Amino acid sequence: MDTSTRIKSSIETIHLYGFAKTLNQDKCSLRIMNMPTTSLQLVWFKRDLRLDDNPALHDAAQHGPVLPLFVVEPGFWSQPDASARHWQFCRDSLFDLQQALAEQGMPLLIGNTDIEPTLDTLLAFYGTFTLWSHEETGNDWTFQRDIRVSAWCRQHGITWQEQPQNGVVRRLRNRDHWASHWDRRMQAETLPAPHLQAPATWPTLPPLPERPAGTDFLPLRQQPGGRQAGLRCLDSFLAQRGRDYRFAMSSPNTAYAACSRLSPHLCWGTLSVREVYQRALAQLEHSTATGWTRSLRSFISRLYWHCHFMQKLEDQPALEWQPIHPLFAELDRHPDAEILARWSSGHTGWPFVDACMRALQARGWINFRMRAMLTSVASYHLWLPWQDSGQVLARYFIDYEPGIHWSQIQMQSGTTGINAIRVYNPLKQGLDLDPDGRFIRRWVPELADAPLSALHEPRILKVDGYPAPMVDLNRAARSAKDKVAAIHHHPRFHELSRDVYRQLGSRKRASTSRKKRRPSRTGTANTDTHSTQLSLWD
Ligand SMILES: Cc1cc2nc3c(=O)[nH]c(=O)nc-3n(C[C@H](O)[C@H](O)[C@H](O)COP(=O)(O)OP(=O)(O)OC[C@H]3O[C@@H](n4cnc5c(N)ncnc54)[C@H](O)[C@@H]3O)c2cc1C
Repeated sequence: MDTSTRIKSSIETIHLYGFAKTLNQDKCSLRIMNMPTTSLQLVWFKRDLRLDDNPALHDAAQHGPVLPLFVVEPGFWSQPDASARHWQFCRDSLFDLQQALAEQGMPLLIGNTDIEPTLDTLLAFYGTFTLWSHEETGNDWTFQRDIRVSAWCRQHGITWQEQPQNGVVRRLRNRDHWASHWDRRMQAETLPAPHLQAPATWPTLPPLPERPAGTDFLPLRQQPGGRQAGLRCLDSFLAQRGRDYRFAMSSPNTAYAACSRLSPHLCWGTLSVREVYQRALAQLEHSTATGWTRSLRSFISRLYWHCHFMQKLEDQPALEWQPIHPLFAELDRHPDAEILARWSSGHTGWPFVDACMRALQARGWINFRMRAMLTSVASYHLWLPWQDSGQVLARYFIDYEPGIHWSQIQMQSGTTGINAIRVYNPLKQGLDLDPDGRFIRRWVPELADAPLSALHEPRILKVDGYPAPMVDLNRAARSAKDKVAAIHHHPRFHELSRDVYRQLGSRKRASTSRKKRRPSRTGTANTDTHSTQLSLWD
């Protein structure tokens, strides 16, 4: 809904309730509370753990008393891609949301079973309600669950209102006009936290659990969750940390501070993409320092990518397990538990790879370039199935976002058919990004006293307790490239690639201006080196 329609609909709602538009908020709330015919608006929070700029909550509040609900679904949390670090972030965010709601005298109902029994309980209690949520682009589990919820709603005569919450467009025909949809959504006004009215009564449900039922998750303190933490993160990035973002994002020595670190907040919706975009754009419009301008432009294009990649999963849910380009199903990558275990525990014998993996394990985050390198090593040099390595990384990343994750994993594993093949040489990456070996020594303590030259040349590195390289890098890379190239020479390769591009390929870069831009003819005209990379990638 655009802003004018939203305002119109809220005025209609007020008229429907028989209020004069000039009534102040408190009187208005009082009238809503006393209206016996107003039915309950059940707001099911999923990946939108905030009150501000939350279209589902905002619109629900226009229709009557609101009951906020979050369900800690055991089935979801026992999926192989779920982990304690995701739960910790989610739990922090729920506490924060609970507090924000409490300030308005509102509860946050927590369900600890699957959603359908929770809905059954609420239906028995209230007789009827309208269900509100955002449109979720999640993994296959949430996709199937939403299909079931939709059937449940039909069976019980319940209306389920799902609202978009980012740039992802549901039931999109093709990608041709997607960028202008994105611009429109991002440039619409953000919505204030609504004034909420609780129902007269609600059922007692258990408090927020220590851990989801059926899991053995232990608390793992890493990046804190919650909207307040998200706002602090955004403020510090825009005030200071982001100045050198464009140049400092590539090395793990600098990226932890220079990248925004907003990804888990966008993933759990403690901040909306639109509010982050608008804050960055406002800063860009007032910024004259060249460093800042370039950094902010790069950052804004990544917010566009966020939705661009999620849109791929929205349009092709099977990409979580099936190669995007069907011919890559023929590659003979096979599972190997021992190789996977050495890669995922940081014992490959390539110091820079091991340092990145161990840093990721400890912190729950690593920068884009290193994610790409870790994936490239697993998929090319170690020839592991991308589904296996992708699942390990999904559990390690606090910011695991299925749409971005699986699209990126496939891209870095060469299975999309529309992106240039990039086989990272981890020794060169180490030399370029950690020339003095600081990062390696920090995260691979066995190598603290090893000579610098050996840190970047594992063939001459001999340290007790540290393994020799798992394979010969050059030979493994060559073999992998040959196998991928053979698929590229298949007679149907280009025809099938065109289909992939039509459905999933990017047409245009992100707008960094409030003015409407004409779509570029080539769709890739961007001077930002990282964005140029994206034009290859997507
Ligand atoms: C193999 C692989 C897996 C990845 N898995 C995830 C994932 O599960 N969740 C996730 O959020 N990102 C993922 N990324 C993308 C990217 O690495 C992270 O978004 C980024 O590192 C998050 O840090 P930040 O918030 O500081 O990002 P910033 O650089 O500050 O960017 C701001 C925001 O833009 C978005 N963004 C940035 N880079 C990308 C990108 N390349 N593609 C799509 N969106 C982007 C993110 O939402 C990010 O929070 C993956 C990348 C690779 C190569």
